[in-house]
Amino acid sequence: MIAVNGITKRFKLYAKPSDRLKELVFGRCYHHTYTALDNVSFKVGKGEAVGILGKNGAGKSTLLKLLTGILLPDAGRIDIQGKVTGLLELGTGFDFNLSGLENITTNGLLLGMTPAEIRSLRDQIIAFAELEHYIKEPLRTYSSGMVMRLAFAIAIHANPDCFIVDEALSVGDAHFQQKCMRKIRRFRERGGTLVFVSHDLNAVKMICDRALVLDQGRLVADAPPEQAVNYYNRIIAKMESAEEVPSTVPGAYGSGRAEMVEWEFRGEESLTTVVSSGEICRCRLRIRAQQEIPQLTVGILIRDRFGQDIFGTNSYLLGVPLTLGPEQEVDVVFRLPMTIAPGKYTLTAALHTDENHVEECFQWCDNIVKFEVAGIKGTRFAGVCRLATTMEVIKRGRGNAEDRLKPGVVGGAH
Ligand SMILES: Nc1ncnc2c1ncn2[C@@H]1O[C@H](COP(=O)(O)OP(=O)(O)OP(=O)(O)O)[C@@H](O)[C@H]1O
Repeated sequence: MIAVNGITKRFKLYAKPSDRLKELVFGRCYHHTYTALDNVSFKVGKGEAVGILGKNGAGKSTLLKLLTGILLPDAGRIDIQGKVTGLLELGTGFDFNLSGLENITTNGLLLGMTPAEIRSLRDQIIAFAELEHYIKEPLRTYSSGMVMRLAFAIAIHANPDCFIVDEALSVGDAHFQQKCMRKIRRFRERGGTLVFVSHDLNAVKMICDRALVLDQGRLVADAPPEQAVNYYNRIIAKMESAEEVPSTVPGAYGSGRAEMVEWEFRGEESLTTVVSSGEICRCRLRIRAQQEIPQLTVGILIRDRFGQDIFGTNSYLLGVPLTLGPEQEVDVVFRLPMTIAPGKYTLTAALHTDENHVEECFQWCDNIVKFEVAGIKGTRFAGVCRLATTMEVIKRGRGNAEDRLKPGVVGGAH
Protein backbone atom coordinates (compact mmCIF):
# COMPACT_ATOMS: atom_id res chain seq x y z
CA MET A 1 0.00 0.00 0.00
CA ILE A 2 1.27 3.48 -0.88
CA ALA A 3 -0.10 6.63 0.73
CA VAL A 4 1.18 9.93 -0.61
CA ASN A 5 0.06 12.91 1.41
CA GLY A 6 0.55 16.49 0.21
CA ILE A 7 4.07 16.06 -1.15
CA THR A 8 5.87 19.03 -2.62
CA LYS A 9 9.30 18.94 -4.24
CA ARG A 10 11.22 22.05 -5.20
CA PHE A 11 14.51 22.36 -7.06
CA LYS A 12 16.92 25.28 -6.96
CA LEU A 13 17.74 26.42 -10.47
CA TYR A 14 20.90 28.41 -11.20
CA ALA A 15 21.40 30.35 -14.41
CA LYS A 16 25.16 29.51 -14.37
CA PRO A 17 27.08 26.81 -12.47
CA SER A 18 29.22 29.55 -10.87
CA ASP A 19 26.07 31.02 -9.25
CA ARG A 20 25.96 28.00 -6.95
CA LEU A 21 29.46 28.85 -5.68
CA LYS A 22 28.65 32.57 -5.43
CA GLU A 23 25.63 31.73 -3.30
CA LEU A 24 27.85 29.74 -0.93
CA VAL A 25 30.56 32.38 -0.74
CA PHE A 26 28.47 35.57 -0.57
CA GLY A 27 25.46 34.08 1.23
CA ARG A 28 23.12 35.83 -1.23
CA CYS A 29 20.39 34.15 -3.24
CA TYR A 30 21.51 33.39 -6.79
CA HIS A 31 18.84 30.83 -7.66
CA HIS A 32 15.19 30.66 -8.40
CA THR A 33 13.01 27.88 -7.09
CA TYR A 34 11.16 25.52 -9.38
CA THR A 35 8.28 23.51 -7.95
CA ALA A 36 8.42 20.12 -9.68
CA LEU A 37 5.62 18.65 -7.53
CA ASP A 38 3.01 20.73 -5.82
CA ASN A 39 0.95 19.28 -2.97
CA VAL A 40 0.30 15.88 -4.55
CA SER A 41 -1.79 13.29 -2.68
CA PHE A 42 -3.03 9.85 -3.71
CA LYS A 43 -3.22 6.27 -2.52
CA VAL A 44 -2.37 3.02 -4.26
CA GLY A 45 -3.98 -0.06 -2.73
CA LYS A 46 -2.25 -3.44 -2.44
CA GLY A 47 -2.36 -5.24 -5.77
CA GLU A 48 -3.44 -2.12 -7.67
CA ALA A 49 -1.75 -0.95 -10.88
CA VAL A 50 -1.60 2.80 -11.32
CA GLY A 51 -0.32 4.60 -14.41
CA ILE A 52 1.18 8.08 -14.34
CA LEU A 53 0.69 10.32 -17.34
CA GLY A 54 1.93 13.81 -18.08
CA LYS A 55 3.80 15.87 -20.63
CA ASN A 56 7.60 16.14 -20.52
CA GLY A 57 8.60 17.94 -17.35
CA ALA A 58 5.24 17.37 -15.65
CA GLY A 59 6.96 15.78 -12.62
CA LYS A 60 6.50 12.03 -13.27
CA SER A 61 10.11 10.95 -12.74
CA THR A 62 10.42 13.22 -9.71
CA LEU A 63 7.37 11.49 -8.22
CA LEU A 64 8.87 8.04 -8.83
CA LYS A 65 12.18 9.10 -7.32
CA LEU A 66 10.30 10.23 -4.21
CA LEU A 67 8.42 6.90 -4.06
CA THR A 68 11.65 4.93 -4.28
CA GLY A 69 13.43 7.14 -1.73
CA ILE A 70 16.04 8.50 -4.19
CA LEU A 71 14.75 12.00 -3.41
CA LEU A 72 13.14 13.38 -0.25
CA PRO A 73 10.10 15.67 -0.38
CA ASP A 74 10.30 19.28 0.84
CA ALA A 75 6.84 18.90 2.34
CA GLY A 76 4.33 16.11 2.80
CA ARG A 77 4.66 12.45 3.64
CA ILE A 78 4.94 9.13 1.85
CA ASP A 79 4.03 5.87 3.59
CA ILE A 80 4.77 2.60 1.83
CA GLN A 81 4.09 -0.86 3.21
CA GLY A 82 6.20 -3.69 1.86
CA LYS A 83 9.31 -3.96 -0.27
CA VAL A 84 9.62 -1.51 -3.17
CA THR A 85 11.88 -1.93 -6.16
CA GLY A 86 12.11 0.52 -8.96
CA LEU A 87 13.28 0.51 -12.53
CA LEU A 88 14.03 4.17 -13.02
CA GLU A 89 16.72 5.90 -15.05
CA LEU A 90 18.70 3.32 -16.93
CA GLY A 91 21.78 2.18 -15.07
CA THR A 92 20.76 3.50 -11.64
CA GLY A 93 22.57 1.39 -9.05
CA PHE A 94 24.91 -0.28 -11.54
CA ASP A 95 28.70 -0.09 -11.63
CA PHE A 96 29.63 -0.05 -15.30
CA ASN A 97 33.19 -1.27 -14.63
CA LEU A 98 31.94 -4.47 -13.00
CA SER A 99 30.69 -7.46 -14.98
CA GLY A 100 27.02 -8.26 -15.42
CA LEU A 101 27.46 -11.10 -12.94
CA GLU A 102 29.02 -8.85 -10.27
CA ASN A 103 26.28 -6.28 -10.84
CA ILE A 104 23.63 -8.93 -10.16
CA THR A 105 25.15 -9.32 -6.70
CA THR A 106 25.65 -5.63 -5.89
CA ASN A 107 22.32 -4.55 -7.35
CA GLY A 108 20.47 -7.48 -5.78
CA LEU A 109 21.87 -6.50 -2.36
CA LEU A 110 20.78 -2.89 -2.97
CA LEU A 111 17.29 -4.14 -3.73
CA GLY A 112 17.16 -6.01 -0.43
CA MET A 113 17.91 -9.57 -1.63
CA THR A 114 19.93 -11.80 0.68
CA PRO A 115 23.18 -13.36 -0.66
CA ALA A 116 21.47 -16.78 -0.58
CA GLU A 117 18.53 -15.46 -2.65
CA ILE A 118 20.92 -13.92 -5.15
CA ARG A 119 22.81 -17.21 -5.49
CA SER A 120 19.65 -19.21 -6.04
CA LEU A 121 18.10 -16.75 -8.53
CA ARG A 122 21.26 -15.83 -10.44
CA ASP A 123 20.77 -18.30 -13.29
CA GLN A 124 17.10 -17.36 -13.69
CA ILE A 125 18.04 -13.67 -13.85
CA ILE A 126 20.71 -14.31 -16.50
CA ALA A 127 18.36 -16.51 -18.53
CA PHE A 128 15.52 -13.97 -18.33
CA ALA A 129 17.86 -11.18 -19.44
CA GLU A 130 19.15 -13.44 -22.25
CA LEU A 131 22.71 -12.47 -21.37
CA GLU A 132 24.33 -15.90 -20.96
CA HIS A 133 27.18 -15.09 -23.36
CA TYR A 134 27.91 -11.60 -22.03
CA ILE A 135 27.40 -11.94 -18.30
CA LYS A 136 31.13 -11.98 -17.50
CA GLU A 137 31.81 -8.86 -19.61
CA PRO A 138 31.97 -5.41 -17.98
CA LEU A 139 28.69 -3.48 -18.15
CA ARG A 140 30.33 -0.62 -20.05
CA THR A 141 30.47 -2.92 -23.09
CA TYR A 142 26.68 -3.53 -23.00
CA SER A 143 24.17 -1.76 -25.23
CA SER A 144 21.44 0.26 -23.48
CA GLY A 145 18.99 -2.53 -24.32
CA MET A 146 21.22 -5.11 -22.59
CA VAL A 147 21.53 -2.90 -19.49
CA MET A 148 17.76 -2.54 -19.38
CA ARG A 149 17.28 -6.31 -19.70
CA LEU A 150 19.61 -6.93 -16.78
CA ALA A 151 18.04 -4.16 -14.68
CA PHE A 152 14.51 -5.46 -15.30
CA ALA A 153 15.50 -9.06 -14.64
CA ILE A 154 17.13 -8.23 -11.29
CA ALA A 155 14.33 -5.87 -10.19
CA ILE A 156 11.49 -8.30 -10.92
CA HIS A 157 13.32 -11.30 -9.42
CA ALA A 158 13.92 -9.31 -6.22
CA ASN A 159 10.31 -10.24 -5.45
CA PRO A 160 9.04 -6.77 -4.56
CA ASP A 161 5.60 -6.03 -3.11
CA CYS A 162 5.56 -2.86 -5.14
CA PHE A 163 7.27 -2.41 -8.51
CA ILE A 164 7.86 1.10 -9.82
CA VAL A 165 8.70 1.38 -13.49
CA ASP A 166 9.68 4.50 -15.39
CA GLU A 167 9.91 4.81 -19.16
CA ALA A 168 12.92 2.40 -19.01
CA LEU A 169 11.04 -0.43 -20.71
CA SER A 170 10.81 1.51 -23.95
CA VAL A 171 14.56 0.90 -24.46
CA GLY A 172 14.09 -2.83 -25.07
CA ASP A 173 13.13 -4.39 -28.38
CA ALA A 174 9.59 -5.61 -29.09
CA HIS A 175 10.39 -9.20 -28.09
CA PHE A 176 11.78 -8.20 -24.69
CA GLN A 177 9.03 -5.64 -24.06
CA GLN A 178 6.43 -8.39 -24.56
CA LYS A 179 8.36 -10.65 -22.21
CA CYS A 180 8.48 -7.87 -19.58
CA MET A 181 4.75 -7.26 -19.96
CA ARG A 182 4.02 -10.97 -19.42
CA LYS A 183 6.21 -10.94 -16.31
CA ILE A 184 4.49 -7.77 -15.03
CA ARG A 185 1.08 -9.43 -15.57
CA ARG A 186 2.18 -12.47 -13.56
CA PHE A 187 3.55 -10.16 -10.86
CA ARG A 188 0.13 -8.48 -10.68
CA GLU A 189 -1.71 -11.82 -10.60
CA ARG A 190 0.34 -12.68 -7.52
CA GLY A 191 -1.02 -9.51 -5.85
CA GLY A 192 1.90 -7.16 -6.62
CA THR A 193 1.37 -3.39 -6.69
CA LEU A 194 2.54 -1.52 -9.77
CA VAL A 195 3.23 2.15 -10.43
CA PHE A 196 3.98 2.71 -14.05
CA VAL A 197 5.02 5.81 -16.04
CA SER A 198 4.51 5.61 -19.74
CA HIS A 199 3.81 7.62 -22.84
CA ASP A 200 2.33 4.45 -24.32
CA LEU A 201 -1.32 5.19 -23.68
CA ASN A 202 -2.50 1.77 -24.84
CA ALA A 203 -0.15 0.07 -22.36
CA VAL A 204 -1.56 2.23 -19.56
CA LYS A 205 -5.11 1.29 -20.59
CA MET A 206 -4.24 -2.41 -20.74
CA ILE A 207 -2.24 -2.74 -17.53
CA CYS A 208 -3.55 -0.15 -15.10
CA ASP A 209 -6.63 -0.05 -12.89
CA ARG A 210 -6.31 3.70 -12.55
CA ALA A 211 -4.16 6.51 -13.90
CA LEU A 212 -2.96 9.81 -12.47
CA VAL A 213 -2.37 12.81 -14.70
CA LEU A 214 0.27 15.33 -13.67
CA ASP A 215 0.40 18.78 -15.19
CA GLN A 216 3.11 21.27 -14.17
CA GLY A 217 3.66 19.39 -10.93
CA ARG A 218 0.00 19.29 -9.94
CA LEU A 219 -2.19 16.19 -9.83
CA VAL A 220 -5.02 17.14 -12.19
CA ALA A 221 -6.76 13.79 -12.63
CA ASP A 222 -7.01 10.49 -10.77
CA ALA A 223 -9.44 8.36 -12.75
CA PRO A 224 -10.01 5.05 -14.57
CA PRO A 225 -7.35 4.72 -17.30
CA GLU A 226 -9.56 5.57 -20.25
CA GLN A 227 -10.87 8.77 -18.63
CA ALA A 228 -7.36 9.73 -17.53
CA VAL A 229 -5.98 9.16 -21.04
CA ASN A 230 -8.74 11.33 -22.51
CA TYR A 231 -7.90 14.03 -19.97
CA TYR A 232 -4.20 13.78 -20.83
CA ASN A 233 -5.13 14.11 -24.50
CA ARG A 234 -6.84 17.38 -23.66
CA ILE A 235 -3.67 18.65 -22.03
CA ILE A 236 -1.55 17.82 -25.05
CA ALA A 237 -4.17 19.51 -27.21
CA LYS A 238 -3.45 22.61 -25.05
CA MET A 239 -7.08 22.62 -23.98
CA GLU A 240 -6.83 23.06 -20.24
CA SER A 241 -10.25 23.73 -18.75
CA ALA A 242 -9.85 27.51 -18.63
CA GLU A 243 -9.57 27.80 -22.42
CA GLU A 244 -12.30 25.34 -23.17
CA VAL A 245 -15.34 26.42 -25.12
CA PRO A 246 -18.65 24.73 -24.27
CA SER A 247 -19.44 22.24 -26.98
CA THR A 248 -22.72 21.04 -28.42
CA VAL A 249 -21.48 17.46 -27.86
CA PRO A 250 -21.36 16.30 -24.21
CA GLY A 251 -17.81 15.58 -23.05
CA ALA A 252 -16.25 17.08 -26.18
CA TYR A 253 -13.54 19.69 -26.03
CA GLY A 254 -11.70 22.03 -28.34
CA SER A 255 -11.54 25.66 -29.42
CA GLY A 256 -14.98 25.36 -31.06
CA ARG A 257 -13.91 27.13 -34.29
CA ALA A 258 -15.34 24.11 -36.12
CA GLU A 259 -17.85 21.64 -34.71
CA MET A 260 -19.60 18.41 -35.56
CA VAL A 261 -23.33 19.09 -35.64
CA GLU A 262 -24.49 15.64 -36.68
CA TRP A 263 -23.07 12.18 -37.29
CA GLU A 264 -24.17 8.82 -38.50
CA PHE A 265 -22.52 5.40 -38.60
CA ARG A 266 -23.81 2.15 -40.08
CA GLY A 267 -22.91 -0.96 -42.02
CA GLU A 268 -23.82 -0.59 -45.69
CA GLU A 269 -25.53 -4.00 -45.64
CA SER A 270 -26.81 -4.27 -42.07
CA LEU A 271 -27.92 -0.59 -42.07
CA THR A 272 -27.35 -0.67 -38.30
CA THR A 273 -24.47 -0.31 -35.86
CA VAL A 274 -24.15 -4.12 -35.65
CA VAL A 275 -21.96 -5.06 -38.59
CA SER A 276 -20.10 -8.12 -39.84
CA SER A 277 -16.34 -8.21 -39.83
CA GLY A 278 -15.40 -7.29 -43.42
CA GLU A 279 -18.57 -5.30 -44.10
CA ILE A 280 -18.14 -1.80 -45.56
CA CYS A 281 -19.14 0.80 -42.96
CA ARG A 282 -20.11 4.35 -43.66
CA CYS A 283 -19.44 7.16 -41.23
CA ARG A 284 -20.88 10.59 -42.06
CA LEU A 285 -19.92 13.66 -40.05
CA ARG A 286 -21.68 17.00 -40.63
CA ILE A 287 -19.26 19.80 -39.81
CA ARG A 288 -19.87 23.50 -39.40
CA ALA A 289 -17.17 26.15 -39.23
CA GLN A 290 -17.72 29.26 -37.09
CA GLN A 291 -15.19 31.17 -39.15
CA GLU A 292 -12.94 30.46 -42.12
CA ILE A 293 -10.69 27.43 -41.60
CA PRO A 294 -8.14 27.17 -44.40
CA GLN A 295 -6.83 23.73 -43.45
CA LEU A 296 -9.22 21.46 -41.64
CA THR A 297 -8.41 17.86 -40.78
CA VAL A 298 -11.31 15.53 -40.02
CA GLY A 299 -10.39 12.26 -38.35
CA ILE A 300 -11.93 9.12 -36.94
CA LEU A 301 -10.51 6.64 -34.45
CA ILE A 302 -11.80 3.16 -33.60
CA ARG A 303 -11.15 1.85 -30.08
CA ASP A 304 -11.83 -1.62 -28.68
CA ARG A 305 -13.58 -2.44 -25.41
CA PHE A 306 -10.37 -1.89 -23.45
CA GLY A 307 -10.11 1.61 -24.94
CA GLN A 308 -7.11 0.56 -27.05
CA ASP A 309 -6.67 2.44 -30.31
CA ILE A 310 -7.34 -0.04 -33.11
CA PHE A 311 -7.33 2.16 -36.18
CA GLY A 312 -7.40 5.84 -36.97
CA THR A 313 -7.29 7.86 -40.13
CA ASN A 314 -7.98 11.42 -41.20
CA SER A 315 -8.34 13.67 -44.21
CA TYR A 316 -4.69 14.80 -43.85
CA LEU A 317 -3.34 11.24 -44.00
CA LEU A 318 -5.74 10.38 -46.82
CA GLY A 319 -4.59 13.45 -48.77
CA VAL A 320 -8.03 15.10 -48.98
CA PRO A 321 -7.62 18.87 -48.49
CA LEU A 322 -10.52 20.61 -46.80
CA THR A 323 -11.19 24.35 -46.48
CA LEU A 324 -14.30 25.75 -44.83
CA GLY A 325 -15.68 29.28 -45.10
CA PRO A 326 -17.44 31.13 -42.26
CA GLU A 327 -20.69 29.40 -41.23
CA GLN A 328 -20.17 26.80 -43.97
CA GLU A 329 -21.44 23.24 -43.42
CA VAL A 330 -20.13 20.12 -45.13
CA ASP A 331 -20.77 16.40 -44.86
CA VAL A 332 -17.59 14.32 -44.66
CA VAL A 333 -18.13 10.63 -45.40
CA PHE A 334 -15.61 7.90 -44.54
CA ARG A 335 -16.19 4.41 -46.00
CA LEU A 336 -14.06 1.59 -44.68
CA PRO A 337 -14.14 -2.21 -44.59
CA MET A 338 -14.50 -3.20 -40.93
CA THR A 339 -11.96 -6.01 -41.17
CA ILE A 340 -11.52 -6.26 -37.41
CA ALA A 341 -12.30 -9.07 -35.00
CA PRO A 342 -15.82 -9.53 -33.63
CA GLY A 343 -16.35 -7.46 -30.47
CA LYS A 344 -17.58 -4.14 -29.15
CA TYR A 345 -15.99 -0.91 -30.37
CA THR A 346 -16.40 2.85 -30.18
CA LEU A 347 -15.79 5.58 -32.70
CA THR A 348 -14.13 8.87 -31.76
CA ALA A 349 -14.15 11.82 -34.15
CA ALA A 350 -11.96 14.91 -34.20
CA LEU A 351 -11.50 18.20 -36.03
CA HIS A 352 -8.06 19.76 -35.94
CA THR A 353 -5.21 21.13 -38.06
CA ASP A 354 -2.41 19.10 -39.64
CA GLU A 355 -1.78 15.42 -38.91
CA ASN A 356 -2.90 15.24 -35.26
CA HIS A 357 -4.72 17.29 -32.64
CA VAL A 358 -1.63 18.63 -30.87
CA GLU A 359 -1.22 21.94 -32.74
CA GLU A 360 -4.81 23.19 -32.78
CA CYS A 361 -7.81 21.10 -31.83
CA PHE A 362 -11.20 22.53 -32.90
CA GLN A 363 -13.24 19.70 -31.47
CA TRP A 364 -12.46 16.24 -30.08
CA CYS A 365 -15.43 13.97 -29.39
CA ASP A 366 -14.60 10.73 -27.60
CA ASN A 367 -16.74 7.66 -28.26
CA ILE A 368 -19.61 9.37 -30.13
CA VAL A 369 -20.73 6.05 -31.62
CA LYS A 370 -20.78 2.56 -30.10
CA PHE A 371 -20.89 -0.30 -32.57
CA GLU A 372 -20.50 -4.04 -32.60
CA VAL A 373 -18.78 -6.38 -35.01
CA ALA A 374 -20.63 -9.70 -34.96
CA GLY A 375 -19.73 -12.55 -37.26
CA ILE A 376 -17.19 -12.65 -40.07
CA LYS A 377 -17.90 -12.03 -43.73
CA GLY A 378 -15.32 -13.86 -45.87
CA THR A 379 -12.24 -15.68 -44.65
CA ARG A 380 -12.07 -16.28 -40.92
CA PHE A 381 -8.95 -15.16 -39.09
CA ALA A 382 -7.28 -15.07 -35.69
CA GLY A 383 -6.24 -11.94 -33.81
CA VAL A 384 -7.52 -8.37 -33.93
CA CYS A 385 -7.68 -7.64 -37.65
CA ARG A 386 -7.70 -9.27 -41.05
CA LEU A 387 -4.71 -8.23 -43.13
CA ALA A 388 -5.04 -8.75 -46.87
CA THR A 389 -2.97 -11.93 -47.06
CA THR A 390 -2.02 -14.08 -50.03
CA MET A 391 -0.38 -17.46 -49.82
CA GLU A 392 1.25 -19.77 -52.28
CA VAL A 393 2.85 -23.18 -52.09
CA ILE A 394 6.05 -23.58 -54.07
CA LYS A 395 6.96 -27.17 -54.86
CA ARG A 396 10.56 -27.98 -54.06
CA GLY A 397 12.70 -29.93 -56.47
CA ARG A 398 16.23 -30.21 -57.78
CA GLY A 399 17.29 -27.21 -59.86
CA ASN A 400 14.30 -25.18 -58.77
CA ALA A 401 15.46 -21.57 -58.69
CA GLU A 402 13.00 -20.81 -55.85
CA ASP A 403 14.60 -23.59 -53.81
CA ARG A 404 17.31 -21.46 -52.27
CA LEU A 405 16.49 -19.29 -49.28
CA LYS A 406 16.77 -15.60 -50.04
CA PRO A 407 18.67 -13.24 -47.74
CA GLY A 408 16.34 -12.00 -45.00
CA VAL A 409 14.62 -15.37 -44.58
CA VAL A 410 15.78 -16.77 -41.28
CA GLY A 411 15.04 -19.84 -39.22
CA GLY A 412 14.01 -23.37 -40.10
CA ALA A 413 14.15 -26.89 -38.73
CA HIS A 414 16.57 -29.36 -40.26
N1 LIG B 1 17.69 17.50 -10.01
C1 LIG B 1 16.96 18.46 -10.58
N2 LIG B 1 17.38 19.75 -10.52
C2 LIG B 1 16.65 20.74 -11.07
N3 LIG B 1 15.48 20.57 -11.72
C3 LIG B 1 15.02 19.32 -11.81
C4 LIG B 1 15.74 18.19 -11.25
N4 LIG B 1 15.02 17.07 -11.52
C5 LIG B 1 13.91 17.47 -12.19
N5 LIG B 1 13.91 18.81 -12.37
C6 LIG B 1 12.88 19.61 -13.05
O1 LIG B 1 11.61 19.23 -12.54
C7 LIG B 1 10.65 19.17 -13.57
C8 LIG B 1 10.00 17.80 -13.60
O2 LIG B 1 10.95 16.85 -14.06
P1 LIG B 1 10.62 15.31 -14.23
O3 LIG B 1 11.86 14.66 -14.72
O4 LIG B 1 10.00 14.82 -12.98
O5 LIG B 1 9.52 15.37 -15.37
P2 LIG B 1 8.87 14.17 -16.19
O6 LIG B 1 7.39 14.36 -16.10
O7 LIG B 1 9.41 12.87 -15.71
O8 LIG B 1 9.36 14.48 -17.66
P3 LIG B 1 9.81 13.48 -18.87
O9 LIG B 1 8.54 12.93 -19.44
O10 LIG B 1 10.49 14.42 -19.80
O11 LIG B 1 10.70 12.45 -18.27
C9 LIG B 1 11.38 19.51 -14.86
O12 LIG B 1 11.14 20.85 -15.19
C10 LIG B 1 12.83 19.28 -14.52
O13 LIG B 1 13.67 20.14 -15.26
